[in-house]
Amino acid sequence: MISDTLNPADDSDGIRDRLREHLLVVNEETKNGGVDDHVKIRIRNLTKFSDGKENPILRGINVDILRGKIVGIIGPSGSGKSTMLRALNRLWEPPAETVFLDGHDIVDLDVLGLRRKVGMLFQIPALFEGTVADNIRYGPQLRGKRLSDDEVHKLLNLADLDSSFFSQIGSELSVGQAQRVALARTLANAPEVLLLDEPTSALDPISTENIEDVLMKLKTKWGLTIIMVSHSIKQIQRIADVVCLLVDGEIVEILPPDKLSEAKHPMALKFLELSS
Ligand SMILES: Nc1ncnc2c1ncn2[C@@H]1O[C@H](COP(=O)(O)OP(=O)(O)OP(=O)(O)O)[C@@H](O)[C@H]1O
Repeated sequence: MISDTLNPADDSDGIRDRLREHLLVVNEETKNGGVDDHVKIRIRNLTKFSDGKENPILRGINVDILRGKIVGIIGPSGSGKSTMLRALNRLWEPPAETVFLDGHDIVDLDVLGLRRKVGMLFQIPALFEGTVADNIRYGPQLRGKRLSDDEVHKLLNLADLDSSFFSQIGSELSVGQAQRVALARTLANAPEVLLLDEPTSALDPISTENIEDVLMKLKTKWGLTIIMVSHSIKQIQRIADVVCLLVDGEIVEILPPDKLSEAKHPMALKFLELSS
């Protein structure tokens, strides 16, 4: 759970470092979005109301996403996981002073620049018309840069696709292959953060494992910060450094993946019990 009392000067028992390993320290200095080198994305009191609904979709989300970690987001259907994720690259406009990237309020940033830094993959990849190479070149081309063949091959390789995919037509690929092309296309923008909304739920176990391996590589080799919504608790346990559990628009638990059994919130417990 969120600790709002930790004082960085008083860390004699090392608890701050331990918490840092797993994410999330909210302390007095940074409560209102101050800068902290370890924090890539800071979310403060993020609330979303929706027309025609009595209860807000998100209710005061507070969390720090640490640089270079994989954060898993789990929770019952309709708990607000996708809505939370979509705020982070402004697919909806969060209120000012609620989401910060490297200490900058994201609503003050150029939205296209933000989306280049904070890439996103969805459940079903949507490739553009044309070849795989055309798809991968798309983002840099918008900024006037044409990737060389060699650069495209490197991105294919990074996404675990062999060279033969270069000239294939995007619409002729399997969903698993298309998802890896979508990943390569996102990586072509040199993102710092990846938002993943159930990226493997339409894939078979082998394609799922391929994507998971690539994500682990991106974390360790590129230092990417990855936030992943998944309905598979096993998947989250395989790859996440920390797990946030959402219930009714609130983060009710933040735990290391091997400590989910220590959840205390009754709805979280029920959800975990039914999901295992
Ligand atoms: N633009 C919107 N307008 C109105 N209601 C919305 C909007 N977007 C989402 N909702 C509602 O907000 C709630 C949370 O939706 P969201 O998709 O974020 O949940 P989720 O946890 O990702 O669900 P799932 O696991 O089923 O994908 C749902 O009740 C949904 O119907």
